[in-house]
Amino acid sequence: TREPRSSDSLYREVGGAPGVERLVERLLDRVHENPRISGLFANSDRADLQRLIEEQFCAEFGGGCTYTGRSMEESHSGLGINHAEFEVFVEDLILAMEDVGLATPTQNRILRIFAPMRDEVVDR
Ligand code: HEM
Repeated sequence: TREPRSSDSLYREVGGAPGVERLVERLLDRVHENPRISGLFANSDRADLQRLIEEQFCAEFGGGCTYTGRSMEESHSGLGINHAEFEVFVEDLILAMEDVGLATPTQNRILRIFAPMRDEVVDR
């Protein structure tokens, strides 16, 4: 668990709560439609995932939310996600950030937050 960010500038760049909601919606649309990783989501509840990822993004972007989900290691360890699948997920995140019109510097700030979580998410 990480300290909440002290500045809310990234949260504002993303458009606050409605911006985070749209971003997560596009991300989940894209991963569910992507045959390279959609199978991994077959047994997950989309509404739960939307709520938990929104909460995590809000917390990470400095929006002041508290993430109440499981750790990245705990929630992904049973899934057997490999490096290639992680990269595909990141590509879908980038496409989702494009979809909602985030500027490149904002996208890069977000990627720098999530890239270090790779080792917690990847199993093999
Ligand atoms: C840094 C990258 C990632 C972040 C920030 C992230 C975030 C999250 C969060 C917040 C949850 C909910 C945790 C909980 O259930 O308590 C979750 C669950 C899940 N994630 Fe990720 N995730 C990442 C990478 C991936 C990748 C690469 C995949 C597959 C390609 C993936 C597939 C899933 C699935 C299927 C679940 C649901 C597990 C379940 O229902 O038990 N995630 N993720």
